[in-house]
Amino acid sequence: MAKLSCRNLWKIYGVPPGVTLAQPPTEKEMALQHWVPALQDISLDIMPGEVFVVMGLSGSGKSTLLRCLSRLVEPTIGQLLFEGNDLRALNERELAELRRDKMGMVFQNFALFPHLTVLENVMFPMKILHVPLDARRKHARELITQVGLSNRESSYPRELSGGQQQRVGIARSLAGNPEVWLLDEPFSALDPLIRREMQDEVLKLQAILKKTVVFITHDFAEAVRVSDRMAILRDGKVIQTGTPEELVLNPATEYVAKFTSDVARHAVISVGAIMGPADPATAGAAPVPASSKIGSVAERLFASGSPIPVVDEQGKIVGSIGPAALSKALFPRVPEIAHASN
Ligand SMILES: Nc1ncnc2c1ncn2[C@@H]1O[C@H](COP(=O)(O)OP(=O)(O)OP(=O)(O)O)[C@@H](O)[C@H]1O
Repeated sequence: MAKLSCRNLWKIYGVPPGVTLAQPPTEKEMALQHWVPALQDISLDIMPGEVFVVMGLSGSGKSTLLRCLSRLVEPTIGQLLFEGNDLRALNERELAELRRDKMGMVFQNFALFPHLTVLENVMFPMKILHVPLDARRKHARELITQVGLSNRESSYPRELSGGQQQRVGIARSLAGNPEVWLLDEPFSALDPLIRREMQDEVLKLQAILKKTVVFITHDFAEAVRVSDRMAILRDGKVIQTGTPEELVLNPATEYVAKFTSDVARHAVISVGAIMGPADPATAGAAPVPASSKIGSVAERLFASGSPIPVVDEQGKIVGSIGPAALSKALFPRVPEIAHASN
Protein backbone atom coordinates (compact mmCIF):
# COMPACT_ATOMS: atom_id res chain seq x y z
CA MET A 1 0.00 0.00 0.00
CA ALA A 2 1.17 3.52 -0.76
CA LYS A 3 2.55 5.50 2.17
CA LEU A 4 1.18 8.76 0.83
CA SER A 5 -1.31 9.30 -1.95
CA CYS A 6 -3.14 12.17 -3.52
CA ARG A 7 -6.18 11.72 -5.69
CA ASN A 8 -7.40 14.46 -8.01
CA LEU A 9 -5.85 17.04 -5.73
CA TRP A 10 -6.29 20.76 -6.41
CA LYS A 11 -4.92 23.78 -4.61
CA ILE A 12 -6.39 27.03 -5.76
CA TYR A 13 -5.02 30.09 -4.02
CA GLY A 14 -7.39 33.01 -3.54
CA VAL A 15 -10.55 31.02 -2.83
CA PRO A 16 -12.05 32.80 0.18
CA PRO A 17 -12.00 30.84 3.45
CA GLY A 18 -15.30 29.07 4.00
CA VAL A 19 -15.97 28.62 0.30
CA THR A 20 -16.04 24.89 -0.53
CA LEU A 21 -15.75 23.84 -4.13
CA ALA A 22 -17.46 20.55 -4.94
CA GLN A 23 -15.72 20.35 -8.29
CA PRO A 24 -12.88 22.09 -10.07
CA PRO A 25 -13.78 25.50 -11.48
CA THR A 26 -13.27 26.20 -15.17
CA GLU A 27 -10.26 28.21 -16.28
CA LYS A 28 -12.62 31.08 -17.11
CA GLU A 29 -14.11 31.07 -13.61
CA MET A 30 -10.66 31.05 -12.03
CA ALA A 31 -9.49 33.93 -14.22
CA LEU A 32 -12.62 35.95 -13.39
CA GLN A 33 -12.13 35.46 -9.63
CA HIS A 34 -8.33 36.01 -9.84
CA TRP A 35 -7.74 32.58 -8.34
CA VAL A 36 -4.37 30.88 -8.85
CA PRO A 37 -4.54 27.15 -9.63
CA ALA A 38 -1.22 26.05 -8.10
CA LEU A 39 -2.07 22.33 -8.26
CA GLN A 40 -4.44 20.87 -10.82
CA ASP A 41 -5.85 17.38 -10.56
CA ILE A 42 -2.76 15.71 -9.09
CA SER A 43 -2.90 11.96 -8.50
CA LEU A 44 0.23 10.28 -7.11
CA ASP A 45 1.18 7.26 -5.04
CA ILE A 46 4.37 7.47 -3.00
CA MET A 47 5.47 4.01 -1.96
CA PRO A 48 7.11 3.04 1.37
CA GLY A 49 10.90 3.30 1.29
CA GLU A 50 11.19 5.09 -2.03
CA VAL A 51 12.80 8.42 -2.81
CA PHE A 52 10.12 10.23 -4.76
CA VAL A 53 11.28 13.46 -6.37
CA VAL A 54 8.94 16.24 -7.45
CA MET A 55 10.77 18.19 -10.12
CA GLY A 56 9.63 21.36 -11.86
CA LEU A 57 10.66 24.89 -12.68
CA SER A 58 9.92 27.88 -10.50
CA GLY A 59 6.19 28.38 -9.97
CA SER A 60 5.23 24.88 -11.13
CA GLY A 61 3.67 24.06 -7.72
CA LYS A 62 6.36 21.92 -6.05
CA SER A 63 6.34 23.61 -2.65
CA THR A 64 2.57 23.80 -2.66
CA LEU A 65 2.39 20.06 -3.28
CA LEU A 66 4.88 19.24 -0.53
CA ARG A 67 3.05 21.50 1.91
CA CYS A 68 -0.30 19.95 0.96
CA LEU A 69 1.10 16.50 1.79
CA SER A 70 1.51 17.58 5.41
CA ARG A 71 -1.46 19.98 5.25
CA LEU A 72 0.73 22.98 6.04
CA VAL A 73 -1.23 24.21 3.03
CA GLU A 74 -4.86 23.07 2.89
CA PRO A 75 -5.85 21.49 -0.42
CA THR A 76 -8.91 22.99 -2.10
CA ILE A 77 -10.34 19.83 -3.70
CA GLY A 78 -9.38 16.14 -3.74
CA GLN A 79 -8.19 13.35 -1.50
CA LEU A 80 -5.02 12.96 0.57
CA LEU A 81 -4.20 9.60 2.09
CA PHE A 82 -1.58 8.58 4.64
CA GLU A 83 -1.28 4.78 4.66
CA GLY A 84 -4.78 4.67 3.19
CA ASN A 85 -6.28 6.92 5.88
CA ASP A 86 -7.96 10.20 5.00
CA LEU A 87 -5.48 12.91 5.92
CA ARG A 88 -7.98 15.68 5.27
CA ALA A 89 -10.30 14.28 7.95
CA LEU A 90 -7.76 14.83 10.75
CA ASN A 91 -8.41 17.65 13.22
CA GLU A 92 -5.68 20.09 14.27
CA ARG A 93 -4.52 17.98 17.19
CA GLU A 94 -4.35 14.74 15.20
CA LEU A 95 -2.56 16.55 12.42
CA ALA A 96 0.02 18.01 14.81
CA GLU A 97 0.61 14.50 16.20
CA LEU A 98 1.03 13.01 12.74
CA ARG A 99 3.55 15.69 11.75
CA ARG A 100 5.43 15.30 15.01
CA ASP A 101 5.47 11.49 15.11
CA LYS A 102 5.69 10.50 11.47
CA MET A 103 7.07 13.36 9.40
CA GLY A 104 10.47 15.05 9.26
CA MET A 105 10.97 18.18 7.19
CA VAL A 106 14.01 19.92 5.74
CA PHE A 107 13.66 23.40 4.27
CA GLN A 108 15.66 25.32 1.68
CA ASN A 109 16.60 28.08 4.12
CA PHE A 110 17.72 25.58 6.82
CA ALA A 111 15.27 27.12 9.36
CA LEU A 112 17.50 26.42 12.37
CA PHE A 113 17.00 28.11 15.74
CA PRO A 114 19.72 30.80 15.76
CA HIS A 115 19.96 30.98 19.56
CA LEU A 116 20.45 27.21 19.99
CA THR A 117 23.68 25.29 19.44
CA VAL A 118 23.98 22.45 16.93
CA LEU A 119 23.35 19.91 19.69
CA GLU A 120 20.36 21.85 21.07
CA ASN A 121 18.88 22.27 17.59
CA VAL A 122 19.00 18.52 16.96
CA MET A 123 17.68 17.73 20.44
CA PHE A 124 14.74 20.07 20.06
CA PRO A 125 12.21 17.80 18.29
CA MET A 126 12.83 15.12 20.92
CA LYS A 127 12.02 17.62 23.66
CA ILE A 128 8.61 18.09 22.03
CA LEU A 129 8.28 14.30 22.03
CA HIS A 130 9.12 14.27 25.79
CA VAL A 131 12.18 12.05 25.30
CA PRO A 132 14.22 12.06 28.56
CA LEU A 133 17.19 14.43 28.51
CA ASP A 134 19.94 11.80 28.51
CA ALA A 135 18.36 9.82 25.68
CA ARG A 136 17.81 13.06 23.79
CA ARG A 137 21.44 14.03 24.07
CA LYS A 138 22.67 10.56 23.13
CA HIS A 139 20.47 10.29 20.03
CA ALA A 140 21.27 13.85 18.93
CA ARG A 141 25.00 13.10 19.20
CA GLU A 142 24.56 9.98 17.07
CA LEU A 143 22.73 11.94 14.40
CA ILE A 144 25.29 14.74 14.46
CA THR A 145 28.04 12.17 13.97
CA GLN A 146 26.08 10.56 11.13
CA VAL A 147 26.00 13.88 9.27
CA GLY A 148 29.71 14.46 9.94
CA LEU A 149 29.53 17.34 12.43
CA SER A 150 30.62 15.74 15.69
CA ASN A 151 33.26 18.41 16.33
CA ARG A 152 30.73 21.27 15.99
CA GLU A 153 28.15 20.33 18.61
CA SER A 154 28.53 23.57 20.54
CA SER A 155 28.62 25.88 17.54
CA TYR A 156 25.76 28.22 16.74
CA PRO A 157 24.20 28.16 13.24
CA ARG A 158 25.77 31.54 12.33
CA GLU A 159 29.22 30.00 12.86
CA LEU A 160 28.58 27.28 10.26
CA SER A 161 28.78 27.24 6.46
CA GLY A 162 25.58 26.73 4.44
CA GLY A 163 26.39 23.07 3.87
CA GLN A 164 27.07 22.52 7.55
CA GLN A 165 23.85 24.29 8.52
CA GLN A 166 21.92 22.03 6.20
CA ARG A 167 23.60 18.99 7.77
CA VAL A 168 22.18 20.19 11.08
CA GLY A 169 18.79 20.63 9.38
CA ILE A 170 19.00 17.05 8.14
CA ALA A 171 20.02 15.68 11.56
CA ARG A 172 17.21 17.65 13.24
CA SER A 173 14.62 16.42 10.74
CA LEU A 174 15.58 12.84 11.58
CA ALA A 175 15.55 13.31 15.35
CA GLY A 176 11.93 12.22 15.80
CA ASN A 177 12.65 9.10 13.72
CA PRO A 178 10.04 10.04 11.09
CA GLU A 179 8.58 7.54 8.63
CA VAL A 180 8.21 10.17 5.95
CA TRP A 181 11.00 12.57 5.18
CA LEU A 182 9.97 15.72 3.30
CA LEU A 183 12.79 17.76 1.76
CA ASP A 184 11.91 21.08 0.11
CA GLU A 185 14.76 22.10 -2.21
CA PRO A 186 17.19 21.30 0.59
CA PHE A 187 20.36 22.07 -1.37
CA SER A 188 19.43 24.87 -3.72
CA ALA A 189 21.18 27.49 -1.59
CA LEU A 190 24.46 25.55 -1.79
CA ASP A 191 27.19 25.72 -4.41
CA PRO A 192 27.46 22.81 -6.86
CA LEU A 193 30.28 20.86 -5.20
CA ILE A 194 28.76 21.02 -1.73
CA ARG A 195 25.42 20.23 -3.28
CA ARG A 196 26.76 17.00 -4.71
CA GLU A 197 28.31 16.12 -1.39
CA MET A 198 24.96 16.66 0.30
CA GLN A 199 23.15 14.54 -2.29
CA ASP A 200 25.59 11.74 -1.48
CA GLU A 201 24.92 12.32 2.21
CA VAL A 202 21.18 11.90 1.72
CA LEU A 203 21.69 8.76 -0.37
CA LYS A 204 24.02 7.35 2.26
CA LEU A 205 21.54 8.04 5.07
CA GLN A 206 18.64 6.72 3.02
CA ALA A 207 20.49 3.44 2.34
CA ILE A 208 20.58 2.90 6.12
CA LEU A 209 17.29 4.47 7.17
CA LYS A 210 14.99 3.53 4.28
CA LYS A 211 12.49 6.31 4.92
CA THR A 212 9.75 7.26 2.52
CA VAL A 213 11.25 10.40 1.02
CA VAL A 214 9.60 13.21 -0.92
CA PHE A 215 12.31 15.44 -2.32
CA ILE A 216 11.59 18.70 -4.13
CA THR A 217 14.01 20.14 -6.66
CA HIS A 218 14.08 22.33 -9.75
CA ASP A 219 17.27 20.63 -10.91
CA PHE A 220 16.74 17.65 -13.20
CA ALA A 221 20.29 16.34 -12.69
CA GLU A 222 19.70 16.33 -8.94
CA ALA A 223 16.37 14.57 -9.47
CA VAL A 224 18.05 11.87 -11.56
CA ARG A 225 20.77 11.41 -8.99
CA VAL A 226 18.63 10.99 -5.90
CA SER A 227 15.31 9.58 -7.10
CA ASP A 228 13.86 6.12 -7.38
CA ARG A 229 10.90 7.71 -9.17
CA MET A 230 10.00 11.24 -10.02
CA ALA A 231 7.10 13.37 -11.14
CA ILE A 232 7.60 16.31 -13.48
CA LEU A 233 5.33 19.24 -12.65
CA ARG A 234 4.42 22.03 -15.03
CA ASP A 235 1.84 24.73 -14.29
CA GLY A 236 0.52 22.69 -11.39
CA LYS A 237 -0.01 19.53 -13.44
CA VAL A 238 1.93 16.27 -13.44
CA ILE A 239 3.36 15.88 -16.94
CA GLN A 240 5.03 12.51 -16.38
CA THR A 241 5.86 10.10 -13.56
CA GLY A 242 8.51 7.41 -13.80
CA THR A 243 12.02 6.25 -12.97
CA PRO A 244 14.85 8.41 -14.31
CA GLU A 245 15.50 5.67 -16.85
CA GLU A 246 11.88 5.64 -18.03
CA LEU A 247 11.87 9.41 -18.45
CA VAL A 248 15.17 9.41 -20.31
CA LEU A 249 14.17 6.56 -22.63
CA ASN A 250 10.54 7.57 -23.15
CA PRO A 251 9.93 11.25 -22.43
CA ALA A 252 6.16 11.80 -22.64
CA THR A 253 6.45 15.30 -24.07
CA GLU A 254 9.03 17.53 -25.66
CA TYR A 255 9.10 19.48 -22.40
CA VAL A 256 10.35 16.38 -20.55
CA ALA A 257 12.70 15.50 -23.42
CA LYS A 258 14.38 18.90 -23.06
CA PHE A 259 15.22 18.17 -19.43
CA THR A 260 16.57 14.75 -20.27
CA SER A 261 18.82 16.02 -23.07
CA ASP A 262 21.73 16.86 -20.73
CA VAL A 263 21.55 13.67 -18.70
CA ALA A 264 24.54 11.31 -18.49
CA ARG A 265 22.68 8.55 -20.37
CA HIS A 266 25.47 6.00 -19.85
CA ALA A 267 24.92 6.21 -16.08
CA VAL A 268 21.11 6.12 -16.16
CA ILE A 269 20.10 3.57 -18.80
CA SER A 270 20.51 -0.08 -17.92
CA VAL A 271 21.50 -2.85 -20.30
CA GLY A 272 18.18 -4.64 -19.70
CA ALA A 273 16.18 -1.64 -20.91
CA ILE A 274 17.71 -1.63 -24.39
CA MET A 275 18.79 -5.24 -24.96
CA GLY A 276 17.56 -7.32 -27.88
CA PRO A 277 16.60 -11.00 -27.91
CA ALA A 278 19.13 -13.65 -26.91
CA ASP A 279 21.54 -14.23 -29.78
CA PRO A 280 23.20 -17.66 -30.34
CA ALA A 281 26.17 -15.85 -31.88
CA THR A 282 27.10 -14.59 -28.40
CA ALA A 283 27.59 -18.14 -27.02
CA GLY A 284 30.76 -18.42 -24.98
CA ALA A 285 31.24 -14.65 -24.54
CA ALA A 286 31.37 -13.30 -20.96
CA PRO A 287 27.85 -12.07 -20.08
CA VAL A 288 26.76 -8.75 -18.48
CA PRO A 289 23.96 -8.38 -15.91
CA ALA A 290 20.75 -6.78 -17.23
CA SER A 291 20.83 -4.37 -14.30
CA SER A 292 24.25 -2.89 -15.14
CA LYS A 293 24.35 0.56 -16.69
CA ILE A 294 25.24 0.80 -20.36
CA GLY A 295 28.35 2.87 -19.54
CA SER A 296 29.90 -0.23 -18.02
CA VAL A 297 29.79 -2.18 -21.30
CA ALA A 298 30.48 0.66 -23.73
CA GLU A 299 34.23 0.22 -23.98
CA ARG A 300 34.03 -3.52 -24.48
CA LEU A 301 31.23 -3.31 -27.05
CA PHE A 302 32.79 -0.53 -29.08
CA ALA A 303 36.22 -2.18 -28.98
CA SER A 304 35.07 -5.67 -30.04
CA GLY A 305 32.07 -4.72 -32.16
CA SER A 306 30.44 -8.06 -31.25
CA PRO A 307 27.23 -8.51 -29.25
CA ILE A 308 27.36 -9.66 -25.62
CA PRO A 309 24.92 -12.00 -23.83
CA VAL A 310 22.81 -10.43 -21.07
CA VAL A 311 21.89 -12.36 -17.91
CA ASP A 312 19.36 -11.88 -15.11
CA GLU A 313 20.16 -12.04 -11.38
CA GLN A 314 20.19 -15.83 -11.47
CA GLY A 315 22.69 -15.85 -14.32
CA LYS A 316 20.12 -16.98 -16.89
CA ILE A 317 20.56 -15.54 -20.40
CA VAL A 318 17.71 -13.11 -21.08
CA GLY A 319 18.95 -11.22 -24.14
CA SER A 320 21.88 -9.67 -25.91
CA ILE A 321 23.27 -6.21 -26.52
CA GLY A 322 25.20 -5.06 -29.56
CA PRO A 323 27.00 -1.85 -30.56
CA ALA A 324 24.06 -0.55 -32.63
CA ALA A 325 21.59 -0.62 -29.70
CA LEU A 326 24.24 0.92 -27.50
CA SER A 327 24.98 3.87 -29.79
CA LYS A 328 21.27 4.49 -30.32
CA ALA A 329 20.77 4.68 -26.54
CA LEU A 330 23.81 6.86 -25.98
CA PHE A 331 23.28 9.19 -28.92
CA PRO A 332 19.56 9.28 -29.69
CA ARG A 333 18.80 11.05 -32.95
CA VAL A 334 16.92 14.29 -32.38
CA PRO A 335 13.99 13.40 -34.72
CA GLU A 336 13.20 10.43 -32.50
CA ILE A 337 12.38 12.61 -29.57
CA ALA A 338 11.02 15.49 -31.61
CA HIS A 339 7.90 13.50 -32.50
CA ALA A 340 6.71 13.83 -28.91
CA SER A 341 4.02 16.48 -28.57
CA ASN A 342 4.40 19.27 -26.07
N1 LIG B 1 0.20 32.00 -0.74
C1 LIG B 1 0.00 32.11 -2.05
N2 LIG B 1 -0.98 32.92 -2.55
C2 LIG B 1 -1.19 33.01 -3.88
N3 LIG B 1 -0.50 32.34 -4.81
C3 LIG B 1 0.48 31.54 -4.38
C4 LIG B 1 0.79 31.38 -2.99
N4 LIG B 1 1.82 30.51 -2.88
C5 LIG B 1 2.16 30.15 -4.14
N5 LIG B 1 1.36 30.75 -5.03
C6 LIG B 1 1.38 30.58 -6.50
O1 LIG B 1 1.19 29.20 -6.77
C7 LIG B 1 2.02 28.80 -7.87
C8 LIG B 1 2.93 27.66 -7.41
O2 LIG B 1 3.82 28.14 -6.41
P1 LIG B 1 4.87 27.19 -5.64
O3 LIG B 1 5.58 28.04 -4.64
O4 LIG B 1 4.18 25.98 -5.16
O5 LIG B 1 5.83 26.79 -6.83
P2 LIG B 1 7.29 26.17 -6.79
O6 LIG B 1 7.34 25.22 -7.94
O7 LIG B 1 7.59 25.64 -5.44
O8 LIG B 1 8.18 27.44 -7.10
P3 LIG B 1 9.68 27.84 -6.57
O9 LIG B 1 10.60 26.79 -7.15
O10 LIG B 1 9.90 29.18 -7.19
O11 LIG B 1 9.63 27.84 -5.08
C9 LIG B 1 2.78 30.05 -8.31
O12 LIG B 1 2.07 30.60 -9.38
C10 LIG B 1 2.72 30.94 -7.10
O13 LIG B 1 2.75 32.30 -7.47
